[in-house]
Amino acid sequence: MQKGNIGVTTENIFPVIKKFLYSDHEIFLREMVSNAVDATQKLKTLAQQGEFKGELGDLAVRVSLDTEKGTITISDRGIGMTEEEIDKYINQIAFSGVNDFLEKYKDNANNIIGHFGLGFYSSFMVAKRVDIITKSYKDGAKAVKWSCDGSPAYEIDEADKADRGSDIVLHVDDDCKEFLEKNKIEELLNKYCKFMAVPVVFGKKQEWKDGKMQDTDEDHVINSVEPLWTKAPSTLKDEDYKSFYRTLYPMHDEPLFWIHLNVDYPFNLTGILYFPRIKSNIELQRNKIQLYCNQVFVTDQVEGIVPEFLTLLHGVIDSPDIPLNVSRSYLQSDREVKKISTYITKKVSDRLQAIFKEDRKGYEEKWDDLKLFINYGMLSDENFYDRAKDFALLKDTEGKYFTFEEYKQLIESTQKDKDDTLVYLYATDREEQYSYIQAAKDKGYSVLQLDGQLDVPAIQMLEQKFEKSRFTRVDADIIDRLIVKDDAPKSTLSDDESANLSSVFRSQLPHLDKTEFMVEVQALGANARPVMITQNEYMRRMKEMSRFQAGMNFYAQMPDSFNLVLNSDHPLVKRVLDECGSSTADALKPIESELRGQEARLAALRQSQEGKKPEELSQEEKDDKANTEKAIAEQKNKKQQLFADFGKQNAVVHQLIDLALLQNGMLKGEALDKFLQRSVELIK
Ligand SMILES: Nc1ncnc2c1ncn2[C@@H]1O[C@H](COP(=O)(O)OP(=O)(O)OP(=O)(O)O)[C@@H](O)[C@H]1O
Repeated sequence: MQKGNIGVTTENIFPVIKKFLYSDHEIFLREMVSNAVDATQKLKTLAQQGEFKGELGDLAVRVSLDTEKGTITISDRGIGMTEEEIDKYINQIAFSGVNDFLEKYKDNANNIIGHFGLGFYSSFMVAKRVDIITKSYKDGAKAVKWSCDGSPAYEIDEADKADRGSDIVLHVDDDCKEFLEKNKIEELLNKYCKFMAVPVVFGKKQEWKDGKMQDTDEDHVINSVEPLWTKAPSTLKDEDYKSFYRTLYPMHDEPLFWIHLNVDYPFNLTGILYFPRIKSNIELQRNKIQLYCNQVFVTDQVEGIVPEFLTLLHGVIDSPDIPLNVSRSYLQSDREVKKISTYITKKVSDRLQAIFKEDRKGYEEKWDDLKLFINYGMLSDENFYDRAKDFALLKDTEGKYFTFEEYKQLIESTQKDKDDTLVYLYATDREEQYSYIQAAKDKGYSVLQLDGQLDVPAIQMLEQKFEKSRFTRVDADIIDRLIVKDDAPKSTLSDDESANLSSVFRSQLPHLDKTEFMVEVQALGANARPVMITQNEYMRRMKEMSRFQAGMNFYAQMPDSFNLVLNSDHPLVKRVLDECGSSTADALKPIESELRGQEARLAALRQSQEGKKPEELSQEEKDDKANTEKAIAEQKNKKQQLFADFGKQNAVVHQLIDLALLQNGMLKGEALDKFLQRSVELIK
């Protein structure tokens, strides 16, 4: 027997391993199994080259548990190691990385762990002792046993092993007992070894027999050695892609379509990305892309590796250029990884462009599902916008689809306002905004349907991108002012009449929580509705944007502000005005005359006090002014009260207000009930 010290440059490398990679303890199994797979593949290569002439036989890597002894064993029938090789590859870990890394990153110690290909020594994260019993494939090689308890001291001795290959025996640490559970190991094998290139066997297949699950004679193979992404796209059918998707995500609907990535220059990358069918809830769907390095699972945290918006996609990416065991921040700053990200963006947009060109109809059918990705992509990635602007679609309220350019041409001649700004009209709810949409269509306008999750920020973006253009929701104003062609028609009423009419209606508007109403009178023509509610585009949109952007909370706190527009041309509104005039005339007369008197008095007072500073005024003068102002306010109040009393008695006023509220979906509960009762009365 021989004893020695492992050639670790840093004496205390083990505590460092344990400490820094605590959260990732479980990767030890991936490292052991992939070493076994590597050793097996090396043997296969040697056989192909004629350097190994023996029988290959069963090449499966076997993982087994012995709960009594507290061991996990990983066995392969690969090339094995001679004593010299153990010394070289295991004892002098320098060869497998540590030294190289220390040398390369000695100025940046924090990075070491991040770059450190842990390899074989990761076994000490869970094991108090590791044995290697190995026999090289070479003729006449002797079996050896290497044993180490995690300190730099090891023992090496002759061993009894008939077959070539290696058994790595991990004597599991007391605080890592969970790794002696069958389910845990099965879970880890499924996570990390699902697509490794050599069969990985863990126990026997089970079947239901005599009332319980029992082992059969057949090996339980964890992995599929030739996953779909490693095959040539030309040999694959749609069904192959769909069924691979089902193995990856058994709980998901069929994907919309997929992209088979296959590149060998300037870096190596294969993979399949799927566009899943999702319509809502972006958050839930992230991290569904699995990253592999030569069929060995690395991570499913792909931010930074694939572009942000494509983290919504599903699928696998495999690249030997994606380093195993590296920290997140390292991955994100790695130049290779950046190239990968750019490449993927380009591939995805090429594919979308191709589908759009080849099968526009099919593309349109998928658009509603696709839209979220594309909007998200355009919003978050300038380069993607530049590509996507040619195949992103706009949908109108009739369900027709247009590219940006097509839509612009469609509305160019009809929807420019007097300042030459192109106005894109849109609706967010076809049912709720039905009558506004209808009014716009009657005017010969086209209305877009923008009801998607990201449409509000998309509108903000498109307004910036499109030249001299503006988006306006159909209910943002009365139809003539949505796209102002020339100066809007003025009300035919006098200022007083308008003010009185507004007073009547304002006094009867409901007091809704966080809602504000303004009333205005407009001549909209005898055929237009008597009343309607509009909501200013800017305020509404800022409120909606505040959901997406931090720092806009101010807007979120503002009440919703609506306009109640009265159509002074409509007979019903005229009737209210007439009735109001006759029923308030008598009471109004003395108020008006008092008001006129006081106003004249105030004007005179102001004139006489003009040019004087407040401190130059006598007490009498001050009081006089204050009293007059008070008297005016009193009369105005009386006037308001008069109109309010009239409004209160007037069923038409209530009916009209409720109609407007109803049209906007704002009439609910008791108010709706009253409206219905009143309607029945009126029909009678
Ligand atoms: N099961 C095995 N059979 C034969 N040789 C092995 C086996 N396991 C490890 N080795 C040898 O030990 C070396 C060191 O392994 P280790 O896992 O530390 O590094 P690596 O596999 O070279 O790289 P990585 O750090 O990426 O895992 C391997 O390169 C290989 O030569």
